Amino acid sequence: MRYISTRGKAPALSFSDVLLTGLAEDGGLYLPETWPTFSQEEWRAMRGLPYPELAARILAPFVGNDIDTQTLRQLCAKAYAGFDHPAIVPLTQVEDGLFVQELFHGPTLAFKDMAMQVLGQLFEHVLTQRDSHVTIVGATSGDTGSAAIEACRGRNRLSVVILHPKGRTSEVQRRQMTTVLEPNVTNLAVEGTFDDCQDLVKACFADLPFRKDMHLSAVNSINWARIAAQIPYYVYAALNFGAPDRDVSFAVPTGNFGNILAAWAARKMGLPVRHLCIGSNRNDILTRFLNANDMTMKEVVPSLSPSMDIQVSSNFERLLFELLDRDAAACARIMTTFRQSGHMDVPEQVWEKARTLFSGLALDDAATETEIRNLHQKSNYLADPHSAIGIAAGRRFREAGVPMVAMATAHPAKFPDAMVAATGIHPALPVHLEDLFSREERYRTIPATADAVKDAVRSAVLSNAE
Ligand SMILES: Cc1ncc(COP(=O)(O)O)c(C=O)c1O
Ligand SMILES: N[C@@H](CCOP(=O)(O)O)C(=O)O
Repeated sequence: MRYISTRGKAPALSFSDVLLTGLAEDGGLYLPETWPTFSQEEWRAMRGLPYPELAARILAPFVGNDIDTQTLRQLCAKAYAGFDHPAIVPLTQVEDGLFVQELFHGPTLAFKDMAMQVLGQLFEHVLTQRDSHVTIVGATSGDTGSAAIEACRGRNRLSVVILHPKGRTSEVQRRQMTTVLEPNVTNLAVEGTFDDCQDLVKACFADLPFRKDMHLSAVNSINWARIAAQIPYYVYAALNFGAPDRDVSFAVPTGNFGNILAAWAARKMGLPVRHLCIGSNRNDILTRFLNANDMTMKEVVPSLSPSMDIQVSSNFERLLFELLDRDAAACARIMTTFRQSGHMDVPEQVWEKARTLFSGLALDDAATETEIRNLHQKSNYLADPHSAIGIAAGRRFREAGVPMVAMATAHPAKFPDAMVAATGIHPALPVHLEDLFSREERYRTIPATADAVKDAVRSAVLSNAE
């Protein structure tokens, strides 16, 4: 399998090279040159497979010849061995026709573990094969950071530098990152927003000599491997509801557009996905786009769902490229103008195409709190603020006869203040995180400048090499 850039000016790469490269050299995002598909018979044959086995089947065509099937199966088995639920992604019914798939049973209690644990295994495997080392530079609004750190900690072929927006994550989220003291881990608190952090990461990648010197790689969903590893749980849910012989819809709390893009990718592979529903918080650029073709950046407002406090949804570029029928020049033009003007001029026919499949619902903090409370009172289900937004979107757009599966993306214990305010319940952290608040923290605060990040990356790489 070869991968091409959404901006058309970077070399096509293999899966392993895309894994190690992250962002394409022309600033674009990698996508498969052609979409692999499964036949009806092949989907049916996957019903009932244990999750790790299913994940290996779905990933196999994306990985191509780079990793043999048996090794891929072993890597997936290792990736999910530490999850605390035998089903890995259990499904629960909360209302008539409305289901929740929990994606937070991994080590850091967020859906990021679903892909990041696989990436940790893939990096280790490919870097060992090549006898090589990479420096991961990542941005987080709260969850990617700890999941990446957890997947990479103590691996001597990886240095990991994570940028988080200072004071804009929950305290549990921050501590999950900053209390990991392994020498290959560096945490930077950036004086800015998540969008600033993401831009700084992209600026590091845009500096080609720096990128080469530091052997930069990415763990954000700009890295295709992240999206690929998020596809299997949509397949798992759909097969459980009778796919390919029955349609299913998904509702996803959305920020960087990675998770819902994986659902869309599953559909491209032939899974009968009827509808994709986006849940946003007050940072509602995607919902404004779907409702009124208004993709205009506004100031990022802190919310009860901090991991979705995002205005520049990186992965939208991948959808745009596809809806432009893979016209890379047009995609590059639209993206460049968006970054210059703060407004994305999406052609009317592209917007119309997007609206046939996607719908969006935005909830402010008060509505999020009400949703958490109602879910708890009426369905006895405790949803964190992100998941609650997804569930509300699912309820809004569910259709009779088509199961609507909302993705629960984080454990409620990651957001105790919001949970107490909505329900009076303070959800307990699992045993392995019980002492989180007494652990030593280590991080540095830096201004939101590319120079400050590059200096920090250089010193992280140097000290890791010592
Ligand atoms: C708990 C949680 N929910 C939802 C999201 C949004 O996911 P995405 O950025 O893939 O749209 C995130 C961040 O990625 C998150 O951490
Ligand atoms: N919500 C994310 C932001 C980064 O998104 P990613 O999927 O591109 O890694 C977070 O919690 O860090």
